[in-house]
Amino acid sequence: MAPIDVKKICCIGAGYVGGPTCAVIALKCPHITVTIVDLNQSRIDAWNSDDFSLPIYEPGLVDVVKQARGRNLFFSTDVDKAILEADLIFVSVNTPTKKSGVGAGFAADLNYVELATRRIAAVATSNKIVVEKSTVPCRTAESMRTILESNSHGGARFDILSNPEFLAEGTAIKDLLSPDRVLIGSLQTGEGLDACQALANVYANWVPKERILTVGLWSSELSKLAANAMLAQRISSINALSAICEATGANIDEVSHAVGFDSRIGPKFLRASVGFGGSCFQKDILNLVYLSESLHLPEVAAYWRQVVDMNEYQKSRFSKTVVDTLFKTITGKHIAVLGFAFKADTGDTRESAAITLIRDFLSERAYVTIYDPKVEESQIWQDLSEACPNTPLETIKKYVTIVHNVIEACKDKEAVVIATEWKEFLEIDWQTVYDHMTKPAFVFDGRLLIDADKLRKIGFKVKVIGRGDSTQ
Ligand SMILES: NC(=O)C1=CN([C@@H]2O[C@H](COP(=O)(O)OP(=O)(O)OC[C@H]3O[C@@H](n4cnc5c(N)ncnc54)[C@H](O)[C@@H]3O)[C@@H](O)[C@H]2O)C=CC1
Ligand SMILES: O=C(O)[C@H]1O[C@H](OP(=O)(O)OP(=O)(O)OC[C@H]2O[C@@H](n3ccc(=O)[nH]c3=O)[C@H](O)[C@@H]2O)[C@H](O)[C@@H](O)[C@@H]1O
Repeated sequence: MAPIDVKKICCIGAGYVGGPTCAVIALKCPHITVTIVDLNQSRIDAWNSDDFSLPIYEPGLVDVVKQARGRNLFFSTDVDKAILEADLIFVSVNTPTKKSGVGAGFAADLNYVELATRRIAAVATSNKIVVEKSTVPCRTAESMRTILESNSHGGARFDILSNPEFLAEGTAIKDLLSPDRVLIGSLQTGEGLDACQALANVYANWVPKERILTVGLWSSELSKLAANAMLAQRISSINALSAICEATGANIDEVSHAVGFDSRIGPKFLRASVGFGGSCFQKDILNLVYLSESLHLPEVAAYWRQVVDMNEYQKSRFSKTVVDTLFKTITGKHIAVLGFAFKADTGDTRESAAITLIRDFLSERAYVTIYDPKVEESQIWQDLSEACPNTPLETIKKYVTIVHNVIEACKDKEAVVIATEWKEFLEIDWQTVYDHMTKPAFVFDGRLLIDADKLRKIGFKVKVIGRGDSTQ
């Protein structure tokens, strides 16, 4: 049998991954009809909105959707119809960390993957290639196959592929248009390899063939967890070194530069920070920890666990620096927090370090004023409510103010904390900020963004992560 020629694609899950990924497939493959479906009506309405106020912010995404929507790209809540018509179905639903039951706090919650898989089994009447796009534990494809085969009807055959996504938020469109690699895992059977080739042919419309890697199913699933674990490990390593820099007077920028110059190490992903955030690093490492423990490999589990522990340490170390520097108390003091998203160029706040910092400041009964260029106010209130479960929102609102620009955020504050590396923070008029702050005026840079010497000359007391300089 030859690989099928994919003509219709359905993507279940119109989130940060399903939306941009399948929009780019539609853009690059005008001969394929791509329908992205979701149960969430308001999300689909936003994808279909006349003014392109899409549910997620990604540079370049609106242009892609403008070109393809209505041509061969469609967004819908009619999940069954899209499944029925498709030759190939991406499962791109959320896989959060389990909150209760076996593996709570570590294992991935596969409920959404299972429900989507059961829906495919219930609806499909013809052969389908089912592609795991969500990040899942190793051997999830086996469970999907069992569900599909036990519930199939009308003689439909299912081939399961793993095709994990490596895009980063903020650069999703760039990453999708020019990926380092596309990874496709399949069973090494005739049918499995044909299905793999069918998907490879879709990507080959714009991705050079040598960047399309084909491997076994389990290797593909594990490679995704491994890539995220190793990326996060680099950040925890550099953040661990930033603590040594602060204690010794070494400069983390210089250390990163010197270390990264070694071609075996490389310069990327060595930027010290207030801690990594985002929906995936912590979740995927905890998933790997759980997998290792389930496989009776406690030393392996402990090794990866430490990457998350170091990240928690980095956040609490930063909060403590703020308290200690502000004369060991921030009770009743006013602090501006610049940035709430987990990184620049996204409105996503999942696991953002800013949330932990603000929670810590509120526990000391400080007043916090937040400015972020992209995060919605409602999202900030929701995140702070979840972070402080024992504090009613009305109480949180007495201590927290959300404003719309940097100057307003910093006015009459004792301290400014930089939590996200938004480009516009590079352009801040620090003299004006200083003139309007309570003195002594402190700046705490958790993102290596500011010119500390320049700010000190203005009169600020400055603390930068990974720099040993005093506040003088
Ligand atoms: N956010 C990111 O940058 C990346 C995420 N991933 C992985 O991709 C997967 C998806 O992540 P996101 O897109 O960020 O999640 P998300 O939460 O933004 O989107 C998931 C969507 O799936 C929908 N959904 C859930 N169950 C459904 C069902 N049965 N039928 C129809 N729709 C359903 C939800 O309503 C939601 O809109 C996760 O496994 C994540 O680990 C992988 C690479 C990057
Ligand atoms: O599986 C996923 O969800 C994705 O997770 C990350 O992407 P993302 O979380 O969107 O963004 P990153 O650029 O990796 O940043 C993650 C966090 O690390 C922080 N970071 C990053 C790099 C660095 O040098 N230092 C640092 O503190 C960022 O500020 C951010 O809080 C990976 O980079 C993607 O390859 C992967 O597909």
